[in-house]
Amino acid sequence: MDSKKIQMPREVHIGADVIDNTGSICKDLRFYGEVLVVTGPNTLKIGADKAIESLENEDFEVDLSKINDATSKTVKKIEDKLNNTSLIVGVGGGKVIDVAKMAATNAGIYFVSVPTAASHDGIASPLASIKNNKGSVSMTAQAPIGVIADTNIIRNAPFRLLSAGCADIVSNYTAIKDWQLANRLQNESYSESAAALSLMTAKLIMKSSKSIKKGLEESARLVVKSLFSSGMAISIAGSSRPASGSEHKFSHALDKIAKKPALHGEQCGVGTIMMMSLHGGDWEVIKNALHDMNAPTNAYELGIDPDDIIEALIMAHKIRPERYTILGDRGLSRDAAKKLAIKTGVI
Ligand SMILES: NC(=O)C1=CN([C@@H]2O[C@H](COP(=O)(O)OP(=O)(O)OC[C@H]3O[C@@H](n4cnc5c(N)ncnc54)[C@H](OP(=O)(O)O)[C@@H]3O)[C@@H](O)[C@H]2O)C=CC1
Ligand SMILES: O=C(CO)COP(=O)(O)O
Ligand SMILES: [Zn+2]
Repeated sequence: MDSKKIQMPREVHIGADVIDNTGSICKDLRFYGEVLVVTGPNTLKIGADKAIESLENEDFEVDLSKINDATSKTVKKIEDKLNNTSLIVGVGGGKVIDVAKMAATNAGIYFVSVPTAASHDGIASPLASIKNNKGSVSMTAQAPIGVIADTNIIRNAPFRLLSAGCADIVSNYTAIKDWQLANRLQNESYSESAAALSLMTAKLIMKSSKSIKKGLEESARLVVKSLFSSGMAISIAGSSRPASGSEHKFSHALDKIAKKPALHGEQCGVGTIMMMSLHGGDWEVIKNALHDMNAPTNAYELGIDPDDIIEALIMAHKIRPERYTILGDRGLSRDAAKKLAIKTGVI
């Protein structure tokens, strides 16, 4: 049997104000000297300033980079900034974390993940979703050596981000159905343990859908832990298969088509409703749970033109064609796409 590598974080810190311990956590992880903090325009004030203060209190020499997107060009820009840097600390949403993760991997140095929102399940995974001229590519990277999730910052983030994180986890349902299909039709390798962990996480978040509330530390903690375990399913599989299938292809297509795309998790949630219907599953249960989580369930709530939903459905199978899903090799016809979106109330 082929050998297998599973990479996971060494330390995970979840709790109120843990960001103030960033310096001591990095010191305990045996880092010293120069650190590059990567952040975004909003998350600089919300999180990065606190992480920098804590690092400087522990005598780290800190450089700062602000980024706006998760493109391969931005990853290269970060790599060019590295000098004697021993560690990259990514403080922000999914884009910041993916860029920091990928740049650290390419440079052969370590990376610490400091999510300021529970909006996606890449906070602890060994993959980075990077955009290039072909669209979004799921790239193999290293898992963060440490994760510092400050539940005080996360609970005060816009509630929309937390709902998006829940919807990103709900999408594991169709991702697993697609993976099982690819295993049956294409003999694609399939991990029972990764799939079980991914599904267990999705079930837990569905069960808690009514109790996830704005501003609550318990809610922030529950979603972070769920995103973490979904990320661990990705680690075990060594690919995003347990958490990304046809519903993610639909979201990646929307990112290319829509004038103003919604949040990643929000789009994946709406994609899950439609892909569950294609799989012949109970899409109404998915829709009701997303509604209870305050996540969008239709084009109007996503703020996306219904015509763009149809175009994204038609295009979705062309995104990462090597990843076989319910969309098959030929995808949906225009009529079928329209019928699906209307049937599920998405348009
Ligand atoms: N690697 C993986 O396995 C995975 C990767 N992803 C990727 O992650 C990305 C999606 O992540 P997502 O977080 O939704 O999107 P973004 O990283 O674009 O973040 C969305 C917005 O939220 C802001 N924000 C973050 N935290 C706070 C806060 N505490 N308060 C106020 N605003 C805040 C960001 O600010 P700012 O402008 O400062 O950045 C940004 O404007 C996609 O690119 C997706 O492909 C998703 C799932 C898994
Ligand atoms: O978003 C992800 C899992 O939630 C990662 O998936 P992709 O591989 O589709 O970028
Ligand atoms: Zn996702």
